[in-house]
Amino acid sequence: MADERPILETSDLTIRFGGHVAVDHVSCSFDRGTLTAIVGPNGAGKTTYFNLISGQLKATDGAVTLNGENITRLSVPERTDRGIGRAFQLTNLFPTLSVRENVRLVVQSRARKGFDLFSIAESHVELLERANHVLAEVRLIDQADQAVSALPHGDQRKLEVALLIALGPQVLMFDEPTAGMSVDEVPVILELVRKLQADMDRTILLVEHKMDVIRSLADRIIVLHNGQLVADGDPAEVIALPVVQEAYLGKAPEAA
Ligand SMILES: Nc1ncnc2c1ncn2[C@@H]1O[C@H](COP(=O)(O)OP(=O)(O)OP(=O)(O)O)[C@@H](O)[C@H]1O
Repeated sequence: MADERPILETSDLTIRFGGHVAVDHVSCSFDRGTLTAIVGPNGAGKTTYFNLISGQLKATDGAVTLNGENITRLSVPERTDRGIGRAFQLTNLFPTLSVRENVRLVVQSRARKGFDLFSIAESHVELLERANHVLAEVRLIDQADQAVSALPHGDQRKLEVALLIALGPQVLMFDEPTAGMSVDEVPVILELVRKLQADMDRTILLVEHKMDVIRSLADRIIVLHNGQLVADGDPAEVIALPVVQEAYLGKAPEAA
């Protein structure tokens, strides 16, 4: 029988920076195979909420639970091991190595634990095959031998998705995956994200400012405002709410 528990939950998740409560008792659960967009005005706490889930920041109060396990005090790598995957920043990569080598290194780091020392040569071939498979999935196989530093911007964003897939996560977190993309690059990434959700039944969290991107991808929208969860539900209903309209029409009180 399928596991019907939410894959990920935050309970009263809170972080204070001095006197400022950037994420304020956010309780929310995410079901398997769903894509949730997290929206809100500038400074609402979206990135901070992401950082609390992925482990870049430690909560002041509250809990993060993955598959029923409390992961609140775990490090970023420990959370990655358990299935939380956040899109890489390309600054973490080896710019002079090829696209394929960068993906292989991530695949290898995931395979490390089950590595059989007596079949390293065979394993190396397998790792390369898996790297190639991931690159084909994101349509970067033709660029596999190029140095990362030579990739055009759109391909760099595809590589970020490739590296995320290579981690084999259960929960995929994307922070503005189409930021800085040209108009013709956006649909490619959207299709990739959609494919990840549909083909692999993965759970996706997306911080995104572009309403058309949210409309085309999200099953659900949650809205943060001053660190609090103020709305949660069906995209069409949530988009119509005044707090969302204000935020995205630039009329929010705290918008510059
Ligand atoms: N490390 C930090 N130290 C102090 N304050 C911080 C820190 N990180 C975030 N904040 C503050 O927490 C609040 C939430 O910031 P956050 O970046 O999460 O908002 P956001 O919703 O992602 O905004 P944007 O849409 O502009 O990216 C802001 O007031 C920000 O200044």
